[in-house]
Amino acid sequence: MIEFPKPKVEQFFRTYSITDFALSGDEERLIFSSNLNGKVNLWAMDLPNLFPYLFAHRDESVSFIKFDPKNRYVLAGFDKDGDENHQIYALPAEGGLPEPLVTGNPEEKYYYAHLSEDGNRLYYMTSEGNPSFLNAYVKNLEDQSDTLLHEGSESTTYLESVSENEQAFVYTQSLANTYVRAFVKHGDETHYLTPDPEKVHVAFESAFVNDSSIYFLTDYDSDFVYLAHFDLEDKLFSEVLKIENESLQNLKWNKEQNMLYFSTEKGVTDLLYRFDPDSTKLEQVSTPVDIIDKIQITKSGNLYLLGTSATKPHNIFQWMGDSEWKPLTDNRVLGLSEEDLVDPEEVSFQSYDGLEIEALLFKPKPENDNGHAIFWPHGGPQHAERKQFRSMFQCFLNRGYTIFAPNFRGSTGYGSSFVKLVEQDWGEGPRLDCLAAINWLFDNKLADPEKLFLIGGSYGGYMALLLHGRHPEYFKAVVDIFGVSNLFTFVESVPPHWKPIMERWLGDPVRDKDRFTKDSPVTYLDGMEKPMLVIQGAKDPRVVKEESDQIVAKLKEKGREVEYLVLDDEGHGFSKKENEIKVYSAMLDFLEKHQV
Ligand SMILES: CC(=O)N[C@@H](C)C(=O)N[C@@H](C)C(=O)O
Repeated sequence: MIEFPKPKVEQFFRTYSITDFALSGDEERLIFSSNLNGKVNLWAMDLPNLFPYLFAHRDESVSFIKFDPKNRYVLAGFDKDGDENHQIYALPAEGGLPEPLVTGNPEEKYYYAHLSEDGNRLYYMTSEGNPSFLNAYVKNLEDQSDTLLHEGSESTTYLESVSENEQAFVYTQSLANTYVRAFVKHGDETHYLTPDPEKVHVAFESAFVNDSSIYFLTDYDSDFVYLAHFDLEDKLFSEVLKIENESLQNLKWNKEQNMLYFSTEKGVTDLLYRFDPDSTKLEQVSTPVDIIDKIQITKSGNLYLLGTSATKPHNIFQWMGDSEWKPLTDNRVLGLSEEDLVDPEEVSFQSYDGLEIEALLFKPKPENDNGHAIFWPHGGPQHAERKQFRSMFQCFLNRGYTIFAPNFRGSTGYGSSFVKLVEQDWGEGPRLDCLAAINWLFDNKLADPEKLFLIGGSYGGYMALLLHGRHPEYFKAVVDIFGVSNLFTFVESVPPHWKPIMERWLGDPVRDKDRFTKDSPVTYLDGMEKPMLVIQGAKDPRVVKEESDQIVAKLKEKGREVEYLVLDDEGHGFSKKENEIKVYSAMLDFLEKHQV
């Protein structure tokens, strides 16, 4: 019979992403954002028909999708080449070309916050006039007038939820990723949702169940995020539901069923629950994926979910009660089944100070194993490597590389005190966790000390640079994807709305000069003796191009072997298929070249 070759690299990259979705109120139309035609656009399906058609064409990343409750229009947010300056556009009900609705200076941001029940008033936040703290406005869509609702102060302020009568508003103020306080404004009155706003905690994802009753998520006086309640009439805060060692997220209220839905983050996976606040009955809902990105509950009580697993690319599923989850999309890896892909093992090891660290270990199939391993510190740093699909990982695995991804201190999913361990300590504790991880790999014969590569993106790129500079003996070659190279320049160049969190997150460049010097990769240029590939999006607003430019220039001055790949139309990630293919192919070639 006809013989076919082994899967080619191209097949792994011909997997498309689905980044967001929304269902119309009547559940007749599903719109989702995807790079199905190579760049991100909006696609739609008129259910139960599952063949997608192009709904809106803009070729740019999408920040939100929202249906008018009366199906007269659709709203969506787009940025430009990954610059994260999201602006709000409107589309006719039948789709077409997005028309600017809340846009202005291309350097400004306009974030969607809420749409009134009648679809006539749009609430949004903007950096215009208040770049660090943001202002909240309401736009009357009938006469297009804008009214200022709230001027952000003290720290970055987001409008989170609006009561049904549009008289009460919940805002969050971010002082750090681990310090977000929420307050409700009602007329002239303002009340924090938690008892002591000066205590470090997070409070977010609020939902009004009536005009004075607010459910929200918080870790106030707790290591994990739980469900809490604030009563606007008697100004009372109460704890409602805690789940041991799980942090709640994605809170949604379904008025018709009187039911709260949420997912929880537990280490490297997510779980889904529904909770009846009256009977306090909690029910776990099994899901077809390990990672839940978004849920939407419709008036009829049907549940829609966007999610992924290590061997399943992003797909959208429908759950109509007791029956099975029905996949609405069939996003796959070209010509490969789940069995051809690798599910990671969850392992743990003790770090230098006894702290338990969880990690994902991806082993290539024995017939593919090339004896080399890749060490992958994740980005964030207050994020985690979880069981999500990464075409890059599956491609490396198919080429025979083992991949090890530790959730070093500072990672999410293990409680708030673990997340805080990276604050004002970017380069010591997490770096020593990475070293402990590498030694554990060697001790357990999971990697060969002569055959280890180092790859990381963003904070992971920073860690790759730092490990390279300080411990070059461990690695054959290093790939840095938009990594921070110099903490002094990074702290000055982050987007204005990040400025309020920099002190707690990273520290102060004057007060902490010695630590910034010690923890900046540029301090260790002498050590960076192994071949390097540096990849950078020119429009990256988070880790700006100057971070990569300076390390590349300094290494070149020293005559080191550095390849530099700049993507002119990308930001902090690769949203365009051809760019993704270019980047991952360059990485594969680089690794192959340095195997010997
Ligand atoms: C403010 C914050 O935590 N931002 C992160 C999501 C982020 O983008 N961090 C960069 C540095 C990264 O590592 O991805």
